[in-house]
Amino acid sequence: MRIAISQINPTVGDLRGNTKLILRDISRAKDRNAQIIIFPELALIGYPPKDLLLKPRVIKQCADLVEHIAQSCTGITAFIGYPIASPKGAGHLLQNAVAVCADGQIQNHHVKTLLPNYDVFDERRYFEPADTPTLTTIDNQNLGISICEDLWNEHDVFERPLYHLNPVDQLVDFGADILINAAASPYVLGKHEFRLNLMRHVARKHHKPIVYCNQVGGNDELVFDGNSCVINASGEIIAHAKDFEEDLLIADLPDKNSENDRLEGRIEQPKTGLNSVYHALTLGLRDYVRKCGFTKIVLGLSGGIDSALTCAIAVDAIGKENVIGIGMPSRYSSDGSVSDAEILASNLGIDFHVIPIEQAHTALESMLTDLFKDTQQGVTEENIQARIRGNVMMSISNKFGALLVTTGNKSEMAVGYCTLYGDMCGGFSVLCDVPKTMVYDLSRWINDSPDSPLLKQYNLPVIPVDTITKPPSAELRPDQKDQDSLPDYEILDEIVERYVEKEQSAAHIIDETDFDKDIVLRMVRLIDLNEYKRRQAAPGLKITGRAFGFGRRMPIAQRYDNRWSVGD
Ligand SMILES: Nc1ncnc2c1ncn2[C@@H]1O[C@H](COP(=O)(O)OP(=O)(O)OC[C@H]2O[C@@H]([n+]3cccc(C(=O)O)c3)[C@H](O)[C@@H]2O)[C@@H](O)[C@H]1O
Ligand SMILES: Nc1ncnc2c1ncn2[C@@H]1O[C@H](COP(=O)(O)OP(=O)(O)OP(=O)(O)O)[C@@H](O)[C@H]1O
Ligand SMILES: NC(=O)CC[C@H](N)C(=O)O
Repeated sequence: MRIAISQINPTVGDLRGNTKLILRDISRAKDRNAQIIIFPELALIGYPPKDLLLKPRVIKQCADLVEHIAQSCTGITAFIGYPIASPKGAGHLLQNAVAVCADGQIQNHHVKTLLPNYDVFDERRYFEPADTPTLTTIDNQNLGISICEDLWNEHDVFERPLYHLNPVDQLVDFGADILINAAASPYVLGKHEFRLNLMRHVARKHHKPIVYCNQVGGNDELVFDGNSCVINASGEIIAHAKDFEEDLLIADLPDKNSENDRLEGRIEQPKTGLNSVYHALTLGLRDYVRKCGFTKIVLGLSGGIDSALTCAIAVDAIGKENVIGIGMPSRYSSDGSVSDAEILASNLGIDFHVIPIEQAHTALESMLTDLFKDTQQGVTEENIQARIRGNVMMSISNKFGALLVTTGNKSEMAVGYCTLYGDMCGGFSVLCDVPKTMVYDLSRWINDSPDSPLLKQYNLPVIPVDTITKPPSAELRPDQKDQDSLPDYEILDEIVERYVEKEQSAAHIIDETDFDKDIVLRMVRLIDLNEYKRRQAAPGLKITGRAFGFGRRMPIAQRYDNRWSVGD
């Protein structure tokens, strides 16, 4: 059986645009004589559609469009993901379905059984589960259709399986010859390796091939990596699509009675490690800019590493001619601040302007002199500079219609080492889920790795060496260094990983590491306290298992006492 896997990049809510992508690939698959074509989960509306699903007309519009698409399904069967009204008639609930379209019409539907409701997933807000998964028979082959999470309940693979049901086991019990999974599985560092192991395990367990079709592209905070593939009944990869771009993968699966289990397909190598993080960030930023209708990005270049890395990614994402860098030295800026920013801008070939902030700084200080006369100088005065820069940057964004990209990383967003309405100004954040230690690793990778697209394009290390080697500093007072206020980033990042990503308690972290107890307690306290800043921060890309944002919903006004279990 010849199968086409359509790894499209839908825009959430763009029903007409997504219909065009679906029709385009049906036509291409027909040209390649495919008998069936699979699309990702909820392909028609794009994943995750969130509360667009609650709009009264959306479900009817989706239904009409799938009927329209079905008219093109002659000589091919298409499996198209979209939301349907629940036939159970319970309240307003919907179902997450796949339509089987053949002979010019919708033949039947398959419905998702396991609805993820953890981390960034919120499917029980909208959907009712299927009672049982179902088969479709084509050319005497039973196709067992599952939808994304339906595949993710293998008791031998997960430490803590979440559900009692296993829809894939059920499909095999019902007589499935081929397992098909329509997915929208967002990128997390290392996740595709895990996915492949999961699928290979399931294929071997049942001795059935698996066809996996994943969405690709960035939608707000989430980046879908694609990486669609076909695994044969022995658990070998026999076809693998590209990652981080659209693809139409064609694979021939053996007839169920055939001895030959090694059939064709193109096999692309998935990117791993820093290479995959870099591509996730680039695609995520490019799609955010494109899908929101921007063409240009503006950002402040301080000569530091966060703005340098963000700028390099922006150039790869949308092209050097569309990125504007602004240097805004103050009386405390080091010489390197402007010169390192200049070198970066010239290496990348972007527009760079210098707007010193001294005049505004002096003016604001004198405006506040009377009111502040009996007070101590401190953070308030430091933050004024960051806020002037925020103002300048928003003015440039307004004037030229360029998206202001913020540069804060996960470590500083964790502990609130950033100024509200200052350097936090901006519409989208590239690094908010990238710990500072990984900011360094990615910058070195961009400069040195043979896989680095920017090294290939420019044939030189684009990020100035000085930017990577100088100690990090906010430069808001003379000789300020990040490490005056924070522990070394190796320590901070491990605390953040344990406390935020792994949900370890302060006591657990203190027990398992040799970190100073007071530092651990101070950092977890700062992480809790600074929820208010993160709630007002720009949205940004998720690359770890637990990002700040809608996958980690913490109260702001709360008094959970981390010292309690530590015994203080
Ligand atoms: N629970 C709550 N809900 C809502 N708002 C709350 C709040 N708690 C405080 N606030 C407000 O937040 C204000 C304090 O926050 P904010 O004004 O940001 O100021 P703050 O956090 O006190 O200071 C910013 C810190 O970040 C450092 N920084 C700034 C800029 C860049 C970098 C860098 O290296 O990248 C580092 C800077 O050196 C300083 O240590 C308070 O004045 C109060 O108005
Ligand atoms: N002198 C400056 N000129 C232009 N932009 C600046 C300047 N100082 C700060 N910014 C902007 O504010 C952001 C936060 O700056 P800051 O230097 O305080 O922190 P940082 O975390 O060390 O970042 P970076 O590593 O980019 O310097 C910078 O990334 C930059 O976008
Ligand atoms: N859309 C989904 O069901 C996604 C859930 C799944 N476990 C994943 O991330 O791959």
